[in-house]
Amino acid sequence: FLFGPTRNPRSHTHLYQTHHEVEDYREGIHGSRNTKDEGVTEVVMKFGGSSLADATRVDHVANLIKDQIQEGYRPRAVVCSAMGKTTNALLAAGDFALDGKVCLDATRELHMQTMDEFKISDSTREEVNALLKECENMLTGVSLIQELSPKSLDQLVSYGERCSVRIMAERLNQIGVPAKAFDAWDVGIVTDSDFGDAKLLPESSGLVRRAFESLDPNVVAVVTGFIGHSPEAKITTLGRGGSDLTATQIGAAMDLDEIQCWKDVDGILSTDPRLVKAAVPVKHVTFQEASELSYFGASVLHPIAMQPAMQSNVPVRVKNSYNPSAEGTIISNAKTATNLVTALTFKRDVKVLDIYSTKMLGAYGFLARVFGDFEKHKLSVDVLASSEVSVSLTLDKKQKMDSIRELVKDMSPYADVTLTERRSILTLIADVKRSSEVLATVFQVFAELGISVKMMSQGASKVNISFILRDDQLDTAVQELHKCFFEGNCIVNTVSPYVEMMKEETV
Ligand SMILES: Nc1ncnc2c1ncn2[C@@H]1O[C@H](COP(=O)(O)OP(=O)(O)O)[C@@H](O)[C@H]1O
Ligand SMILES: N[C@@H](CC(=O)OP(=O)(O)O)C(=O)O
Repeated sequence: FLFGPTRNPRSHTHLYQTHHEVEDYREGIHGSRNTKDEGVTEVVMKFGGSSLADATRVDHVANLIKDQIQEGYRPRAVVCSAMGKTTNALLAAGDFALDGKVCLDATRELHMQTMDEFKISDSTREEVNALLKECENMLTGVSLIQELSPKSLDQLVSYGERCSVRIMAERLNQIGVPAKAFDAWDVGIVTDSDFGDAKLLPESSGLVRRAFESLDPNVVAVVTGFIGHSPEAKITTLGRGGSDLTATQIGAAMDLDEIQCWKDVDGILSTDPRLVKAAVPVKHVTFQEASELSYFGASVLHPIAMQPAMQSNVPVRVKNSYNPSAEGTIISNAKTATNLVTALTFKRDVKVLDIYSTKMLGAYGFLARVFGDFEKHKLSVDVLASSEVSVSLTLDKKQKMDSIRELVKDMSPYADVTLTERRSILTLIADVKRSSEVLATVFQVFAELGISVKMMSQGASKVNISFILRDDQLDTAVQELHKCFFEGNCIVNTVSPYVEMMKEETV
């Protein structure tokens, strides 16, 4: 009973439910993969702040890593985010410093308590103390010069991850797992200089590979997520939630067998569990579906994180560190889902711009001018629908209002523009080949609820259908559609085969 590259059957009993699935997985994903060491599954494991809330959780994660090793996995890297809500606390400390108050108490206390609990060695304690002291000095500097640039902000938040990896590496060593802490730049993570939202440079892949070649594969490299170095060796961050991207970059660069992102939920769920308690885990999604889910609002994964994994075809598994025996979600190139809808996602508080051409421009001349102006103001669009003489599009809350005003001014010689606020994007991740079935249900539900759709769009990716609604109607729309597509309890009579199937199963 041999499973893939791992010879320990126990290791996969909770990962794959059936033999058939194992075969799919091997054929679809591992078929052409070179296994580096017969009998070992090489992985990168990523743990977010939700998995590292306090000493108890750090200890739990360290033991989970040890268990995984005993089950036949070899974690070449463990990528850690900052503990708990440390990144938010550091951002708040930065704001306080601008108001003249320097306070790092909550962050210091969390790390001190954790180190006390583990009776951390003097050398690690000194290292973490030195980092926290440096952070505090920085806050004093901010309070004095009353300035906190995006560059300084990235350095400020970096202390969270730099502290957490040192504590995690020591805890692993204490429980008998050889480990060493690394700052991301020491294992080749280099980015551009777009502070706050830096992009990985293509040379990162080669640098990561080379860095790991010189490391002992039996010593776990505990690496800071989220942060990197710009070409001038300044600290950058990859955007909120960026540790997922660090993990996929490492896994892809080293062509590992699997990238594991450990969270506080049983995988990618059918929708945000904070809005729908009945949200259920989705067993499998494609890279493209996972990317669209994140772009359109699901905070479970960083929007760009799928790119390295997709390019290298390394599967990503989303698992629950609070419930490791749950199967989780596998993200790969292989499409196996049969549900009409894979998941529902949403983005609140978006603006809609309706742009009508006032000049006799051909469609291409009009669109070229519109997009030229968006580029000029660095405004990024989410959803778009157009005709020969008009285009409607959405801008999320990250887009700056000043830039939007300037854009509207620049367009005034050739277009009338209306701006509507307080709208939401509701996106269905679904196979658009079956869009008639999906749309039939959606529009019946919306008609029943009195919800009017301001705009809709079917993405070129062929996996998403988006609707623009009023903000105040979003929650009900998501809850009712979830009932139809996942709970077999729709407020309208639908022709959905999925609902029919659910009914039959209940009988
Ligand atoms: N479709 C979804 N599936 C799973 N989780 C989701 C989804 N949409 C939103 N979430 C939220 O994402 C959270 C996990 O992401 P995050 O807090 O960033 O994890 P971590 O810090 O461990 O990386 C969950 O606790 C859940 O509330
Ligand atoms: N600590 C960073 C990076 C990160 O990825 O965090 P998490 O994995 O907890 O979402 C943040 O809070 O954005």
